[in-house]
Amino acid sequence: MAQNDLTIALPKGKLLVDSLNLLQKAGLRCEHVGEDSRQLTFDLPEDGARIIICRPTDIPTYVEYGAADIGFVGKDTLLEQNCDVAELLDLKFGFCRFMVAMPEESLPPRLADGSYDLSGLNHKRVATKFPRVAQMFFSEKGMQVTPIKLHGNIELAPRVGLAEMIMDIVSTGTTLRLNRLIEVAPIMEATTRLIANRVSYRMNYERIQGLCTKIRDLLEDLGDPAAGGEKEQ
Ligand SMILES: Nc1ncnc2c1ncn2[C@@H]1O[C@H](COP(=O)(O)OP(=O)(O)OP(=O)(O)O)[C@@H](O)[C@H]1O
Ligand SMILES: O=P(O)(O)OC[C@H]1O[C@H](OP(=O)(O)OP(=O)(O)O)[C@H](O)[C@@H]1O
Repeated sequence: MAQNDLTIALPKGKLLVDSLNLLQKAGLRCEHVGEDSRQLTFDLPEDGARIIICRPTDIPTYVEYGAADIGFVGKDTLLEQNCDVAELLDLKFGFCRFMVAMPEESLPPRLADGSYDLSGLNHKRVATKFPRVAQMFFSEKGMQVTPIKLHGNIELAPRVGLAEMIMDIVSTGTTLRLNRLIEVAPIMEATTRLIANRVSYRMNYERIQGLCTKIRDLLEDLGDPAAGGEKEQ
């Protein structure tokens, strides 16, 4: 691998195929990447690049420390990890929403405007993969909750008495429905973002911004204009 080759961190799992498709459309010869799920690094010598495959939650860490120059990551993970990276583009795929949900048999009362009254949930336990985002959401409402950090199958927690509610991402709503949970508070939407190591972005500006521009043009062609350049998180 040459010294100024670009290292690109991609998340294994749900976002991998769309991330690879976008890179391929942007001209990278990465057809073979991800074929063997145990292989974690892929050199693309003709493109002066290397792709590394990471756990989705680890992407911001690889990028912050400069082990990768750029990375693809969900905004949900980016907010929770709170790493010092530059957010360059909203890639508009991997759409999901943060929300709070509770068992259908123990819903809070409704307010006059139809929304749920969350005030009775003060000091209750919230099971989540996103304790930081959960605390931010409730503290903005002047409330305190006890986050219980889990790593998956969050919807199970209120069903077995581990927590009164969950704070999680929802996409189709199928998992909530199957576990008889009802959304009581929407929080915010999240899509996949292109992020960069701050030093790499400065040192390798033309290369990274060139790729960014190509991807932004592709997204515009697909009818989804996304703003280029660094954004505040
Ligand atoms: N049901 C979903 N629909 C759409 N996008 C989703 C959905 N679930 C997760 N995502 C998006 O995909 C990203 C990766 O999710 P994925 O399920 O592949 O990994 P993960 O299990 O959350 O990660 P890790 O293994 O590091 O805990 C999430 O951070 C989110 O941005
Ligand atoms: O609204 P839906 O389309 O049903 O998707 C929502 C589910 O997807 C995510 O879980 P994931 O599949 O990543 O599994 P996990 O519980 O192991 O994190 C999320 O945590 C929900 O459980």
